[in-house]
Amino acid sequence: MTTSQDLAKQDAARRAVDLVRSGMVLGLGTGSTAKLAVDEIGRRLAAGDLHDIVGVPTSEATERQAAALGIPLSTLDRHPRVELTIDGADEVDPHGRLIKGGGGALLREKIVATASRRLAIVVDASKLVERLGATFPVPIEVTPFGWTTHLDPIRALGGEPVLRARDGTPYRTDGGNLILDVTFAGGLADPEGVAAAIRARPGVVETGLFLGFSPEVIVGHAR
Ligand SMILES: O=C(CO)[C@H](O)[C@H](O)COP(=O)(O)O
Repeated sequence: MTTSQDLAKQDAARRAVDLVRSGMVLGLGTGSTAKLAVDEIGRRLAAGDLHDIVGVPTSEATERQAAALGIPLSTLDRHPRVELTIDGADEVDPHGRLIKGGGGALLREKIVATASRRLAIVVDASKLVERLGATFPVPIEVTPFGWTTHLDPIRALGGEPVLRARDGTPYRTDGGNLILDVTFAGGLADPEGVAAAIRARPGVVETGLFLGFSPEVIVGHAR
């Protein structure tokens, strides 16, 4: 059954793909909404409405999807400058700050977003929050070595970390790392301060706090 949330995600994905022009180097995001955008790019390529697109995927899952759709793929090594990236988010605040990483791809997503001239974030209205962390834990990617050393310092910052697991075993990112999902009761009063304190710890690879990107946020609606 197609829900109104599915329709809203589809609407956001289509409107983001309207920003794509032939010849662009495109960052391809990860997650269910970004997946709809990748499907739409594939459709427009097949229909001949777009041509000469090169996609830089942000995860192995997106790479498989795009390859199956016949979207020509590249890497940041070959195309270090990305014109436009289309990606989803778990939360968006009124300042365009994001939580990402619900799908575990936060590291590659942040690298590709940083290499991008424009970042289009595709969401439905349920992702819009007044304060980051209000509804979604902050994912933190950490090396397996020494991961427990982060737990008490994160608690001292007001967070409650939980090791992400899938089917009873620790979840591994595409880079082979672990993810701590950190709940901040009431959300984050100072996302920049918390991000800086966590990032400063050896063994922390990246956080899902995407701050300072000034994304174009496309909120889909069920029509
Ligand atoms: O950051 C992500 C993956 O790492 C996703 O973009 C985020 O989790 C949103 O996913 P969805 O569109 O399925 O809600």
